[in-house]
Amino acid sequence: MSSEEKTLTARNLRVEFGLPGGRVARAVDGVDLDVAPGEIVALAGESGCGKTTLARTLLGLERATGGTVAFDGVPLRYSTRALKAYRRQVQLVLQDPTGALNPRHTVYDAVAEGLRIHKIHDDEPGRVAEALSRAGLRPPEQFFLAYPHELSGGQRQRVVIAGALVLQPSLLVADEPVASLDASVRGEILSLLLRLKEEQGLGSLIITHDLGLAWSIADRIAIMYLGRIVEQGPVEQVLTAPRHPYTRALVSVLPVSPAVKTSEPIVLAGELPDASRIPGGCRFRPRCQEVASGNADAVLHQCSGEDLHILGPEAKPHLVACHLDRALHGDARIAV
Ligand SMILES: Nc1ncnc2c1ncn2[C@@H]1O[C@H](COP(=O)(O)OP(=O)(O)OP(=O)(O)O)[C@@H](O)[C@H]1O
Repeated sequence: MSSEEKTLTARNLRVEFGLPGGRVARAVDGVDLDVAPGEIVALAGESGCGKTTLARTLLGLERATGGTVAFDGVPLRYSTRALKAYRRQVQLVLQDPTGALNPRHTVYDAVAEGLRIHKIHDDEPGRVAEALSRAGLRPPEQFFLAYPHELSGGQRQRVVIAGALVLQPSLLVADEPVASLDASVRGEILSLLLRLKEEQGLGSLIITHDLGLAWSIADRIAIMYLGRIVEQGPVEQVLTAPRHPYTRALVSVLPVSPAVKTSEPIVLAGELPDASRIPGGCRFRPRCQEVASGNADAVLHQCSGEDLHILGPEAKPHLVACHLDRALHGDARIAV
């Protein structure tokens, strides 16, 4: 299989929103990302950093202002027909299963909806049963006539996942897939996503602000800050030896940190700036603990004057967009 086959790719992706008064919010501001079949990539970062806008753009729900989204090597086209065909391959799983399910539709109808939209009429009951079964609702026929309110939160999320699986997609894009669930069922849904990957080669992009979740499920992680990915690589590498000051701060406040604790929790100064007021130079500089402590003095002129470079999409290396890190390590890439 070539590296492009069934891979979702973003290259120099940009999404801007016009705001009143002529200002422009640069919600996604130069992102390269790949999600290949059979891998789980976590996209993490604090609220407002652009995760949802990036995911919506990857699904064709939002139009890119610049750059490209491609699947299987083919750039995304936005005609209704092209998008419909694309969404058979790349399916969205939303955060809140209660909102995603129509309370008046049975489980059978909820799962069959995708088949009907795509005019797949052969063996509808068999396909619905198989999707429910793959999503862990067994025996599937027992769930056919149930309504969402008769199910637990975890079962409802499984119905939503079955609704995605029924079209036999290559990839799922899941926006905070367990955020609305009780802690007790989160693990079950994450295990389901892992099983779908391991047994059926289904890839996923999982959007989360929860690094613990990323740790337990993802192969790779991309850390996003103010519209751009600032660090990415194998999840174990990034979370046990974070190199970008922003990632180090996020990891330092995890209740159970995968990293060897070498410092006190790092509290970042200030709030995430508005996407319409992205600071010049390194966009993280105003909050950077290395700048504040004077550790970055030798590269401060770069931090103040040079934008972060866009990290490449390579799957293997651990990549970091930080002038100080580059000065210390010589390159953004560390082979792993
Ligand atoms: N339709 C829009 N119009 C104007 N600005 C927008 C729009 N959508 C998003 N933004 C801005 O783009 C930035 C990124 O928003 P986005 O929702 O993608 O972040 P997020 O990381 O997904 O946050 P959350 O985790 O809270 O959903 C924010 O500054 C937001 O205000």
